[in-house]
Amino acid sequence: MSGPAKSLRLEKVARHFGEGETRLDVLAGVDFAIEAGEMVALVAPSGTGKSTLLHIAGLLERADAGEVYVNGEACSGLDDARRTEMRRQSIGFVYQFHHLLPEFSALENIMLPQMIGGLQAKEASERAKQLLDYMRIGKRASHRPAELSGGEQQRVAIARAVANNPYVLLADEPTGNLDPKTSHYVFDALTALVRQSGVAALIATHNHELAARMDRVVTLEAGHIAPYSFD
Ligand SMILES: Nc1ncnc2c1ncn2[C@@H]1O[C@H](COP(=O)(O)OP(=O)(O)OP(=O)(O)O)[C@@H](O)[C@H]1O
Repeated sequence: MSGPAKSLRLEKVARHFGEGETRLDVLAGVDFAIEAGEMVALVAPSGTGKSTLLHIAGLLERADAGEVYVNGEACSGLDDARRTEMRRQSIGFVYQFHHLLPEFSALENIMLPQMIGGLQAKEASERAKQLLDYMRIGKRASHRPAELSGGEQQRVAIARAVANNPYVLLADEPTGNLDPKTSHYVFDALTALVRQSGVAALIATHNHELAARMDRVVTLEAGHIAPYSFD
């Protein structure tokens, strides 16, 4: 079965930890899809399986059962090498802490994944510059992460995540480490990029205000995706 362009789809995805009395069914048959250009917030209490879901959707871990479709391609049957390739080409990640490489400039941090993907330095540099301008930090291109503010670091991390034009963007508390004002600024930049690139974005957050600004808000309940209620 194939999905629409630039989409993420999970079908009956299951994952458990432990056996017998200690068995924990963290994901118990998750059916869920995100379309191109759609931003979905995942708001759920600690320990309900957000990271497990993001790791499986991002092909970092395998599910026990079910299927993950990235841009319509079924990924469960792929070998590890192909999954790594898919991950590099088709999936972008943003974490709570930026994870930028400290010894490289902002520009180089965004160039690197593109060059690993086979692009020449000139093209990678042009795309990195465009993204930095788009994120309104073009003037910080030659600065290393330690010379940037938290909000600037996170904008570089977002630019890096979309540098390879991924189909899917997965973010785990992307603004969790920022003050409210910076958080809104970074979120605005993230939203603009999602809309512009048409990536399917799943963003785990505890921030209700930001969640409410996304297209849809879902939660995890007993191992299933359910609509989230703010009450
Ligand atoms: N490798 C593992 N072995 C055993 N149990 C695990 C493992 N990974 C996760 N778990 C358990 O699965 C449950 C879900 O974990 P997960 O990290 O996905 O939750 P989370 O919603 O992301 O939590 P948080 O918001 O605190 O990061 C937790 O009860 C956790 O202890």
